[in-house]
Amino acid sequence: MKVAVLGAAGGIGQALALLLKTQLPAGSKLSLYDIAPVTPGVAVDLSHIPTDVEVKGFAGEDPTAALVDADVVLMSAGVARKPGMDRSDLFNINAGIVRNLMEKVAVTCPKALVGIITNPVNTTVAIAAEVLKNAGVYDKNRLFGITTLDVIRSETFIAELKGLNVADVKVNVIGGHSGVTILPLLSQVEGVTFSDEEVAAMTTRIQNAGTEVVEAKAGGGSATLSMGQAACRFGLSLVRGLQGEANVIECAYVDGGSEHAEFFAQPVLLGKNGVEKVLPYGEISAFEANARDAMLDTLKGDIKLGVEFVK
Ligand SMILES: NC(=O)C1=CN([C@@H]2O[C@H](COP(=O)(O)OP(=O)(O)OC[C@H]3O[C@@H](n4cnc5c(N)ncnc54)[C@H](O)[C@@H]3O)[C@@H](O)[C@H]2O)C=CC1
Ligand SMILES: O=C([O-])CC(=O)C(=O)O
Repeated sequence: MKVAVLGAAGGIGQALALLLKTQLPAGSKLSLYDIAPVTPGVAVDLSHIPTDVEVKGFAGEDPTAALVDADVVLMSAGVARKPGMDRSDLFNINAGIVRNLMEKVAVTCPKALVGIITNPVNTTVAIAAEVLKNAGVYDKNRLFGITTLDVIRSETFIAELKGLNVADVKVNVIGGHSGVTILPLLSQVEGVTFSDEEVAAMTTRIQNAGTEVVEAKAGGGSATLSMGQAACRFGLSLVRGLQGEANVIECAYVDGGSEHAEFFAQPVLLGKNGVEKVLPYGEISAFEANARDAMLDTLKGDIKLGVEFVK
C-alpha cells in the first residue's frame, strides 16, 4: 500500500506524515511531496522511526515522482486561514494549486483514492472532480473531501459536555466543510439527550471550531495537529477498505448521488474501490432538517464556483 501526502512539509502534512509513519500497516510506503525544499529532510527525519513503513520525500515543482503507484493520495497543499478570513478567502490561491496537482494525479495515478484537505473543501473537491473529468479518468467513488475533523470535534465536544467516554461517542456530520454547511446530527447520538439550547450552542460551536483555532493561533495558521489526526483516521480507513476489511464507515464529502447537492458529506461504506456504498444518514430532527435545507444554497454556490473555475 502506498500513500502519498501532497503538502507534506506543512503543519498538517508533517503531523499527518508522522501519524502515518507510525500507524500504516507494515510494508506500506509513504511518499511525501511539497514545493518546500525541506521535504526530503522531513522524510529522512521520519525514516529514523523504527516502523516497517518506507518513507521517501520529494520537493520542487513536479509531484510526479511522489505519485507513481500511489494507492491513496492525501492533499493538504495550499494556504491556511488567518484571523478575519473565511475559508472561501483561500479560494484564489488554493484553487489553482489543487487544479495543478490533480492534473498530475490524473496522469500519474488515476486509480488512486484521493482525499482533499485543502480549503475551501466544498469547492476544491468540485475542482478536483472537473480536472479528473477533463482527463477522462473521473470515478466518483475515488474522490473524497475530508470532513473527519468535524466528526472528531463533535465526538470530543459532546463527550466533554455530557461526561461520556469519548471512545463511545459516534456522530454523523453531514453537508460540507464550512460554516453553516457543517451539520452534526446530534439527535442521533446514542445515550444522550440535548435541550434545544444545547443543540443550538453545540451546533454553532462545531461549525465555528475552525475559527476557534484560527483565533487562538492568532495569525499562526489554522488547525494542524487535530487535522493531522483526522486525516490519519480517514486515510487509514481508506487503506483498511482497500485491504478488504468489512464495515469501514466514515463520513466524507462525496459525489454520492445525494438529492441535496452534487457533493454532500454523509456516511459512506469504504471498500476495495473506494466508496462501496453511500449510506443514508438516517432520521433527523426538525432542527436538523431546517439547517440542512438552509445550507443548500451556500453549498451549491460553493460547488458551482469550483466547476466554473475549471471550465
Ligand atoms: N479539511 C479540513 O478539515 C481542514 C483543511 N485545512 C486546510 O489545509 C490546508 C493546509 O493547511 P496547513 O497544513 O495548516 O498549511 P501550511 O501552510 O502549514 O502547509 C501547506 C503546505 O502546502 C505547501 N504547498 C503550497 N503550494 C504547494 C504546491 N503547489 N504543491 C505542493 N505543496 C504546496 C506549502 O509549501 C506548505 O508546506 C489549508 O488550505 C487549510 O485551510 C486545514 C484544517 C482542516
Ligand atoms: O478553519 C480553517 O480554516 C481550517 C479548517 O478547515 C478547520 O479547522 O476546520
